[in-house]
Amino acid sequence: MGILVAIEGLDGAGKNTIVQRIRAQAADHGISMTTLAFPDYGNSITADLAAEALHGEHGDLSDSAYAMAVLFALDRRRSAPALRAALAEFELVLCDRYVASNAAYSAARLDQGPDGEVVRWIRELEFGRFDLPVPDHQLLLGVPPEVAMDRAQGRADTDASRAKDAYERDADLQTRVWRAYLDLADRQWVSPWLVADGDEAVAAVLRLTVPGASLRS
Ligand SMILES: Nc1ncnc2c1ncn2[C@@H]1O[C@H](COP(=O)(O)OP(=O)(O)O)[C@@H](O)[C@H]1O
Ligand SMILES: Cc1cn([C@H]2C[C@H](O)[C@@H](COP(=O)(O)OP(=O)(O)O)O2)c(=O)[nH]c1=O
Repeated sequence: MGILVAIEGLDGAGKNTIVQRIRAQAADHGISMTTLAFPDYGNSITADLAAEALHGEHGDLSDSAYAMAVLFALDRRRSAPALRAALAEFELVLCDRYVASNAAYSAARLDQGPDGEVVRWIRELEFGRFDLPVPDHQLLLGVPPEVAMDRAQGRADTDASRAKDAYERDADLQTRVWRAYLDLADRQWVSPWLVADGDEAVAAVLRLTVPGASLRS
């Protein structure tokens, strides 16, 4: 049984970039690994609907934090069999965003804390009713909103397909999401968290699989 590590962070924090770096280092260390990413655009209709809603489609759908959270949760539920198969096959399974994304963004939208109603509801829906695998570890990329928003802007400027969505355009929301993530990490919500960035983040994830592993250049 492999270990499941969720990579969390703000839009533009560098989640995708760090996942690629971990993948390269894992190969060097002989660690077998695979990655999943949520939302699973292009494969999951609920993920696509959520993205479209955040780009202004589907009427008032995106006005509801709960409706958006249900779409993201159903996206993960669809992938649960693939996730279990990956855990049976690989030593390390990384998820680029997982259930804590729903907790952090929903709490931020509704101005609730980590012990609030919506975080409890997401935990019960996704880990309870949907029976999604609980992550062994959760890594919060320690990149604050100013830096993440700058990177998201840079990406939007150079890649027309990465135009910013409603969450990415909302600087106040990003700041509240950051607070929500720090609170979840502080509470060790659902499983152990670490907060790190760059080489430290890559090395920390490798060490979860191979104790004492160090980065190779
Ligand atoms: N450590 C870093 N320093 C500078 N730029 C970075 C770093 N990590 C990622 N980026 C850039 O920031 C942008 C967002 O990174 P990405 O990995 O796509 O973030 P996310 O998956 O968290 O949205 C990309 O343009 C990427 O090249
Ligand atoms: C996976 C997930 C994402 N989100 C939010 C975070 C992001 O702002 C937004 C889109 O996800 P994101 O991974 O940032 O996709 P993109 O490639 O479009 O940047 O959805 C949730 O609110 N709950 C979730 O469960």
